[in-house]
Amino acid sequence: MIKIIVAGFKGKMGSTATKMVLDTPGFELVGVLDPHADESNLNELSEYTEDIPVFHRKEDVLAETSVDVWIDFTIPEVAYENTRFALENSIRPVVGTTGLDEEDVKELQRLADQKRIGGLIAPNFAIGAILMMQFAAQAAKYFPDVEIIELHHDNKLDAPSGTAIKTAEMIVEERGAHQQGHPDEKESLAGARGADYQGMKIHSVRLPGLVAHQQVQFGSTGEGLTIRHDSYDRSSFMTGVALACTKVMENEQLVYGLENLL
Ligand SMILES: NC(=O)C1=CN([C@@H]2O[C@H](COP(=O)(O)OP(=O)(O)OC[C@H]3O[C@@H](n4cnc5c(N)ncnc54)[C@H](OP(=O)(O)O)[C@@H]3O)[C@@H](O)[C@H]2O)C=CC1
Ligand SMILES: O=C(O)C1=N[C@H](C(=O)O)C[C@H](O)C1
Repeated sequence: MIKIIVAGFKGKMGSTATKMVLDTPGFELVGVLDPHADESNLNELSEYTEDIPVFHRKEDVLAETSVDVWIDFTIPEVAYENTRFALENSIRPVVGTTGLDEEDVKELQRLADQKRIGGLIAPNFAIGAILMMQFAAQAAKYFPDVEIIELHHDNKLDAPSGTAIKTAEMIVEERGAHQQGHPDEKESLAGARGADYQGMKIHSVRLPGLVAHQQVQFGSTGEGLTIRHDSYDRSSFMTGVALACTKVMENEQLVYGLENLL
């Protein structure tokens, strides 16, 4: 049995992950964490019958039980400290929380190397999103002019999305930095052209009704190519989360991107 804790269990992703862990043979949910939760047991919530402790401080996780995997769907401000804590205590992190910067990821990877603990930081767990990023990187070899439009629900805290940043990084690996648009273009309204990543523009849309969507739009002489992925439901991420919980048990590195475990 792989013993798992879910941090952020009351959130949209954390609650979906909690149910996935409870429903997956070979996984054992040994606790859930949220410092603001009123409950001390999961079964105090109407949607659960299982007797699972609710932790309010991450340190209590260690005192009460042994844990193999730490699933994290919290908020950008706490994900770094949570992941560090997991690694320091030989718990394998599976982090979906976005908003960690490049230096945070590198720092955590160094710590994982020292501790020889495997784990994953994945901006997106949906298999279709991984393919979208890989197809986009492939297309960028032939279509260097590209803009990313990511569209999310209006409760999202970070912009641009972790997926958009990862997509841009993968595109730049293929095509390098590249000036796009007119060299003398001017914004008459600040932000009109979006964020800039090595010459590539990233646009973030936030609207009620959306879940998680991204369009990678390429343009070239007389033709265009659009690669789009849509998560209509948060269940789209769960195959990837479940796979990661199993795979991190076998590796000794903290990898960035689910594609590294597929
Ligand atoms: N990698 C992927 O595939 C995906 C990643 N995400 C990312 O996952 C993260 C969560 O998204 P989502 O579920 O929509 O957000 P929610 O706001 O619904 O959930 C976040 C939860 O984290 C809780 N929380 C806050 N601080 C702590 C803490 N110190 N310890 C434990 N829990 C804490 C919050 O509780 P409270 O409200 O009580 O403060 C809240 O319940 C985001 O960063 C998002 O970008 C989302 C979808 C897919
Ligand atoms: O906040 C979300 O909802 C999502 N966040 C991740 C991101 O920032 O890329 C993954 C997915 O897009 C949903």
